[in-house]
Amino acid sequence: MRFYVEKDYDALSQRAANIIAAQVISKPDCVLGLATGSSPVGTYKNLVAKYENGDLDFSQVKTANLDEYKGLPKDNDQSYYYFMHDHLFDHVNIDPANTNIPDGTCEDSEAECAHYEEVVASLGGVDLQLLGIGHNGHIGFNEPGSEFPKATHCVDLQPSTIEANKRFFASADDVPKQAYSMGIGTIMRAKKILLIVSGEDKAEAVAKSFFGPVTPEVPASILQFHPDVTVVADEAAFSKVPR
Ligand SMILES: O=P(O)(O)OC[C@H]1O[C@](O)(CO)[C@@H](O)[C@@H]1O
Repeated sequence: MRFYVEKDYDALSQRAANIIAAQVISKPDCVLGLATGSSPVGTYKNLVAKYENGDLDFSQVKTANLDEYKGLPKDNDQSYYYFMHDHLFDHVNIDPANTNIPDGTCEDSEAECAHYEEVVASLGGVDLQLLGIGHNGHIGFNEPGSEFPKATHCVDLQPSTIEANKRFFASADDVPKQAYSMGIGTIMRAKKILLIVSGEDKAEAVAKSFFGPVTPEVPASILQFHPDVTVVADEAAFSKVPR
């Protein structure tokens, strides 16, 4: 595992965008695994700026997103489909046909999860997977549990995740109770993983995930077993790491 500890959110966003840019430049037809939430907003902003400066070309890039709320249509401004278009896809020359996100409107969970797992496999493997991390150590929407979920699945969101994400909705009652998420197995098959994390409120999750035992109770801890993980944190998120 490689750690970059940056001064603040802006610096970590620049670092993360540079790592993604290096991937796109070295392999223009790469497959990027993408994340949502507040963590990657600055990273996407930096990538858009690089594109606008003529430094990046997304025309051959393919993407697969980690997760989507079940029940939210694409035009709901809290859907991850909407988020990705708002923060990245609508601002760069990516071909929308090359972007993939689980379909939150599909009511048949089993069918949608099996289909999405096939979609990701058909891309030939994710070259670089971007991840955020939840306060409870979740990655994608893989919540703490008794085992690591292997494939794309339908998740019952934990009360703590609903609480954390209610800031984007009118109230906690409006936060969907379920989501489709790549499994830990899907995530672990990516060739490279880039996890970004900011803020003191995530410091305990960072310490437990990367410096504690590997356990499904802390889903991100599995990343200790991946051969190519880069963690880009700010100082606040790294403040509880044992030194
Ligand atoms: O970046 P945030 O908003 O703190 O979210 C952290 C994680 O939580 C999720 O948004 C899901 O709750 C993930 O997609 C994200 O990686």
